[in-house]
Amino acid sequence: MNTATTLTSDQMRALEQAAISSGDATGLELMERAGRGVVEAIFEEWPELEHAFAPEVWDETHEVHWGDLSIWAKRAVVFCGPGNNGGDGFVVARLLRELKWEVSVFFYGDAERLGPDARRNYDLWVGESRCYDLGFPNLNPADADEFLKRTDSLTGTPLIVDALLGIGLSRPLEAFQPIFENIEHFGFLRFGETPIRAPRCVAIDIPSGLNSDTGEAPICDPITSLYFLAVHADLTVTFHSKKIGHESEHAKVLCGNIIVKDIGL
Ligand SMILES: NC(=O)C1=CN([C@@H]2O[C@H](COP(=O)(O)OP(=O)(O)OC[C@H]3O[C@@H](n4cnc5c(N)ncnc54)[C@H](O)[C@@H]3O)[C@@H](O)[C@H]2O)[C@H](O)CC1
Ligand SMILES: [K+]
Repeated sequence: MNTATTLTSDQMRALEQAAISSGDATGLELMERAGRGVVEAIFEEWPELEHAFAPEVWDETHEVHWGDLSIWAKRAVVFCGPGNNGGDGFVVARLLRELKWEVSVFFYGDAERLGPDARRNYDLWVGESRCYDLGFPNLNPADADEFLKRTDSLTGTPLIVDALLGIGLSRPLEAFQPIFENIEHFGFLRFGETPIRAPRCVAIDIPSGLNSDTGEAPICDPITSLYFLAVHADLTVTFHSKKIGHESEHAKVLCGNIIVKDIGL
């Protein structure tokens, strides 16, 4: 793992390609390692989540322990996008499912156009669990009520995983503003005037909407509740080395804590 320097997205892709071409690893192995690294980092950052209630226990009690926001059900919402960042998200969803978490996956993409690694992980997910369709490329949540139910309910869902876009972001995510606003307001419980960030948002590789080469994210129209047209994460888990975009002024607002995970490159 090279934590000293920061890489461009092209340099990162070249490293991944070299590892795959040399036979050191397959793309699928790299994706699995990335997903495992994200789950490891989640429990390193928030050890209390390992002791959250099983969802059925939570539902029976369903008292919101306002005094202790660390008591939550093992519930996660994962947003998966159209590329390999989304593929990482399907790995994370599957690993949390294996740990008996209740995971809701919202997919922004076309399964028929996924690369082989992401498609394999998409298939492993839908083989046993539902995947809610957000509509692609224009957002039109086919399961809109499901989406609102899972993203509006503040109690019991401690974890949001942003696997929409990684180093492949190539243009601003205008269509996503309503989703980002939902993630942002989803994340706050209000105690009087004190907004307390309740669920934790973890971005895979880089917060979606933040450009990994320029470190820029578009600034929203001032009347919206969002400042940047990007996911506002509490934790970002990136791989092998930080990218240039992790060190910018916008990144300081959007990334939260940054953990670098080795994927054997
Ligand atoms: N085996 C591997 O390659 C590994 C990759 N890792 C993860 O992969 C991503 C990079 O994946 P890539 O497919 O190149 O890019 P993205 O997933 O970030 O997205 C590309 C996808 O999205 C479309 N797109 C770009 N901008 C927009 C936009 N504004 N609106 C809509 N759609 C957009 C674009 O056309 C592509 O289809 C990397 O970040 C890692 O998370 C693993 O970590 C290691 C193994
Ligand atoms: K992301």
